[in-house]
Order: sequence, then C-alpha cells, then structure tokens
Amino acid sequence: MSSGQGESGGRQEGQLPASGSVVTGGGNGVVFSGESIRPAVVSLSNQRLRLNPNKEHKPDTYDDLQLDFSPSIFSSLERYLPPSMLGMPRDDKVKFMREILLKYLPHGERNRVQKHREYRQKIISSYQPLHRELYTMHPATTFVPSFLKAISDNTEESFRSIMSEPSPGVFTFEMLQPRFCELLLAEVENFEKWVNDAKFRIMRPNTMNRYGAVLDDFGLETMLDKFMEGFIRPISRVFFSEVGGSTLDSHHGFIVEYGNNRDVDLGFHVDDSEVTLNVCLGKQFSGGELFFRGTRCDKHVNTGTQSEETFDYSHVPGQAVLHRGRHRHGARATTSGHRINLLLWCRSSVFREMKKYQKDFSGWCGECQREKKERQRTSIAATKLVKSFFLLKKING
Ligand SMILES: O=C(O)CCC(=O)C(=O)O
Ligand SMILES: [Fe+2]
Repeated sequence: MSSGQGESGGRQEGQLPASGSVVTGGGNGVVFSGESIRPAVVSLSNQRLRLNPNKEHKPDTYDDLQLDFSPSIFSSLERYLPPSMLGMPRDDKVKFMREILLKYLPHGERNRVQKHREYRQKIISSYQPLHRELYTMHPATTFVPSFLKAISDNTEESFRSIMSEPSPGVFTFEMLQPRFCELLLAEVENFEKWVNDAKFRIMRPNTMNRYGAVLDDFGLETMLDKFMEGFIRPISRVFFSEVGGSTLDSHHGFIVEYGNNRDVDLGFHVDDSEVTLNVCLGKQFSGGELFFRGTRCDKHVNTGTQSEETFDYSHVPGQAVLHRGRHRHGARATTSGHRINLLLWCRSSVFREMKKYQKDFSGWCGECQREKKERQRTSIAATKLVKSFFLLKKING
C-alpha cells in the first residue's frame, strides 16, 4: 500500500518555481479505538493476503469506526483477506488489516501516523461541533439539485450537461447549496475560535498555508469519504480514469483562507492528489484567481508552458473546480475581502501502486504528449527521406 493513502498531505511543490517547501498536512482516518488484541488474530498474523480479490465477497463497512486509515481502504482490503478470516468479527478483521497497513509503512512514517492519531484524539475529545448535521452526509441539503440529478444519471452526458471545461482537464460546475456553505463556514469559524481559546497548536493544511484547517482532523473525515466516493469518484471515473479516477480511495480534506490577516496568495504547485476538488465557500472578495499551467508528470514538472495551457479562473461561491492533482496551478493574491475554499485532494492507492511498476504511465502529461508527437513527426520525416532516396536511386538507374 502506498503511504500516500496514509497521512501525507504535502503539496508536491518543491521543484516548481515560485513555490514554498513541502509540508506535512493531515491525512486520513482519525483514531483507532485501540482495544486489546485477541488471540484469534495474533495466531493469524502470519497468514497471507490473497493475490487476487474475492469479488463475490461483500465487505463490511468501517465508516462508524475511528481509524487511522480511511474506512474505504479497510473495505477494499477485506476482499484480499484469507478465506478463513472473512466471516470473523469486524474488530478482528480491523486489527489484522491495520497491522498489515502499518507494516507497509517505514518506521518514521509509522511514528508520524501514531503522533497524528494522538493529535486527532486530543481534538475530538474536547472540541464541541457547532452544526452536528454536517458530520453525516445528507446529499439533499449539501448539493444543488442539478448536481444530484447528474450524479444519479451517472453518464458522461449528464456530467457534461452541468459542467463547463473552459480549458482541457479543468471542469467547473455549480455544486454546493448556499446554506451548506454557510454552515461549513460557521463550523470552521467555531473550530478556529476553540483553537484560539484553548491555545491549541493546530496543524495547517500545508506549510504554504499559515491559516486554514484540516477538516479531517476535527471529525469530518467520514463525511468527506462519502463525499468523495459518492460524488467525486463517479465524475473522475469518466474524466480522469487514466490517473486512477475510478479507484479514488482516500482523501485529504481542508479549508484554505485568504484576505486581510490571512494568507495572501498560493504559489505555483502540483497537489499530492490524483484528482483535486476546489469549491469556493465564500465570502466576498476580489482577486484570488486560480491560474493553471498544464498537466505534468514527475519528469516534466518544471518544463515550460505552451500558450494553450495557460488558463486563469475567477472563483464564485458555491462553484466547484475539478482538475488532476498534477495540473500545475496556483492562486493569485486576494486583494480585498475574505476568500475561503474547501479542498478535497482525492487519491488512489491502486494508481500509486501501479505507477511504481509501470514506466509508461504519463500519457496524460502535456510534455509527454508533445514528445510523442515529435517522435512520430521525426519518424515520418525519416521514412519520407528514405523513400525519396530509393526513388531517386531507381530513377538514376
Ligand atoms: O486557493 C486556492 O483556491 C487553491 C488552493 C490549492 O490549490 C491547494 O490548496 O492545493
Ligand atoms: Fe493545489
């Protein structure tokens, strides 16, 4: 399993111009409710996972547990359990799978997961939510009807009917109900007030942000998991399948804030995500445009921008922007007012695993595509040259 689905939340902006340093953010899963280990599981700990998933098996749901990995990772992994374990109590399966997941993490990462778990535990044990209804997914009060209809139809046509694609790979659409935006803004304000009153040192989404908050850290992780699975994955399956859009299985959910006494702008970067959702929650502001500069794989992240890849977008409250994490972007200075956005970095452990073993995984990179075209042009030109050489030879006897 990739550690990317664990708790790393840093933007991968290190190599890019005009960027800050890579940071830890928060990741997925809150706290594991550590009970004592039962012997049944200990004796099974040397059992191996199956090579192929058991597709007939219907996995348990893990949404109601406080775990240090995303609940959907447990549901996916359950299909790989040895057959003798499938009928076991859910707690036993959780312990077994958690041990496996931890085993895959290097030692330093394991410590970080542990520390982060304690950090979340501290917040959740004393923070009193303001609007409890936000903590469970209620589609009808969260999303606008046009968006819900497109999701329930679940076809490329239905998605295209509510979306614009003003630049290749950047999709914009109306998504959240104004009332939901208001409640979320009030919840974030309430959380920040608690942080100040309690003099609690919170982790920011990234070192590039001095403000903002990780929503997963104060209890919204399960709701955001449902948000991703039910409402982002179906769209990504259609538009971003080549970067794991259909297998998104974990997320990093946070708020960014700009304006007076807040962050001003955001440097040029790529996200630590396969697919990024960026929704403007409010309030009133000027400036703060997003700028996009083409999709790049690791090898080409610092290459120049072609004119057709340049795209600037002014965000509107309630509107969503959906793009590949590797689509290079940044945000210009918010020159007045207060701009607050919800960010959901969606990740696919399957895609990250496959990327490790397959070299040619970047057909979606603008520069790879250009290189490929150039190679084709050169080979066509070479073929023509050889053909005319033989023709000339034939003519000249
Ligand atoms: O400020 C914005 O809207 C962009 C935020 C962003 O790109 C990010 O947090 O990764
Ligand atoms: Fe970003």
